[in-house]
Amino acid sequence: MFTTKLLTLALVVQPGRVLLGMKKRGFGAGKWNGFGGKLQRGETIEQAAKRELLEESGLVVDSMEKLGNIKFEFVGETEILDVHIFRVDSFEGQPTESDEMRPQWFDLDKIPFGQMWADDILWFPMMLQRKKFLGYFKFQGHDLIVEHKLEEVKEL
Ligand SMILES: CCc1c(NC2CC2)nc(N)nc1N1CCCCC1
Repeated sequence: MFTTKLLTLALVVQPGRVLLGMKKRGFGAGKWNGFGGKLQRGETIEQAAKRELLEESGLVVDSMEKLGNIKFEFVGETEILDVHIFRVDSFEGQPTESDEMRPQWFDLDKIPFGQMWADDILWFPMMLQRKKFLGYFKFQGHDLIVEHKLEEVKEL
């Protein structure tokens, strides 16, 4: 019996660079990642993505597009993490460090995949090319992908 947890992940992209945050505590601490987290009661996925970006980076979304959906399973655990991935191309504000995240811009040829979740190097190129994608990743622990599927789709 699997349960599903909905999560959001927002990547802020400007010409030639992407904003990532160094996660300072909790799940994924020590990794660079986009900005996101869990939905609150009564929130849509889009509302949660915008709220999490604001809370974690200080940025207010002007335009955002849903590009991906990846389901993550961890061997031996019964909770599926259902991550909805958004690309933000326009925003207001300056990236600001929060309790959760220390934001930093990275040139697209210097993305620190070695300090990110192991799945990112596989789907980031699709997100950067604005391709829509569906994925499934099975992890053994937090670092080893034992199985995965990733496909471009026309509609999410
Ligand atoms: C679901 C975990 C995860 C991930 N893969 C992990 C090996 C399963 N990759 C990336 N980039 N973000 C992830 N989260 C985005 C939503 C907030 C929590 C972290």
